[in-house]
Amino acid sequence: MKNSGEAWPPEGTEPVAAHPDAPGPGTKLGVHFSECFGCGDEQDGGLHMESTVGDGLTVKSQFTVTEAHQGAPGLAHGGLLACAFDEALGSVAGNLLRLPAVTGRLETDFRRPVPVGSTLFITATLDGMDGRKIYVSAEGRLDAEDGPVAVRARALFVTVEFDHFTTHGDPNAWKKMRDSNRVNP
Ligand SMILES: CCCCCCCCCCCCCCCC(=O)SCCNC(=O)CCNC(=O)[C@H](O)C(C)(C)COP(=O)(O)OP(=O)(O)OC[C@H]1O[C@@H](n2cnc3c(N)ncnc32)[C@H](O)[C@@H]1OP(=O)(O)O
Repeated sequence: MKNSGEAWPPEGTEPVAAHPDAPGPGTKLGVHFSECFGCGDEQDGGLHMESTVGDGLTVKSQFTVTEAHQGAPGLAHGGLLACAFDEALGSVAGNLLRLPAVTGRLETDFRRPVPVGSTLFITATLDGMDGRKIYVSAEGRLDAEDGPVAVRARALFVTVEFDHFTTHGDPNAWKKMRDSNRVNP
């Protein structure tokens, strides 16, 4: 990525392989939590993103911009685009490594306006790990897999124990996620 002078992934990052139980290329990924703002199907105002495992260490996601996602009239809000990339990047990390992880750092470069009605075709790639640190990057193209690049992003996810979610979030997090999980339906 050319969005900053820093090497990416940073020195010390090791290549990784997908977990043996990770879904294979072509697998349509379901909803990991029905109330998730990124992918949840019980989140009316959410992004309703859909993702499929791609070749290599990638996940392909689509986000269609509606009027609910506007910043300026007729254009997607940048913060919601960042959210879409957080989801796509989290999906490639979580699904391919089968590890619970949270976003530690997220960088976005907005290269073209994204109009209401357009669909972003996002390809997220697992770039490697360094201890608990997972490095991922993504680009989003307008309206087609080979459309012009509108947004690039890269992120650091950090693996956590599952009690991160029950301690800091809903004590019933595990049950809620298990009950609403439709990953790999
Ligand atoms: C199970 C099967 C799954 C199945 C399939 C699931 C699919 C799943 C799809 C999910 C899709 C949703 C995607 C949305 C995901 C979110 O939106 S998560 C919500 C937003 N993020 C948060 O709330 C995180 C809040 N932050 C924290 O809780 C804590 O800061 C963290 C990130 C856990 C780290 O804290 P910590 O555990 O005390 O660890 P700490 O030693 O501080 O950091 C660990 C390492 O990371 C580095 N680090 C941490 N933060 C940073 C930073 N900002 N910059 C640089 N380095 C950093 C540290 O320097 C340290 O490096 P080393 O010393 O090891 O070299």
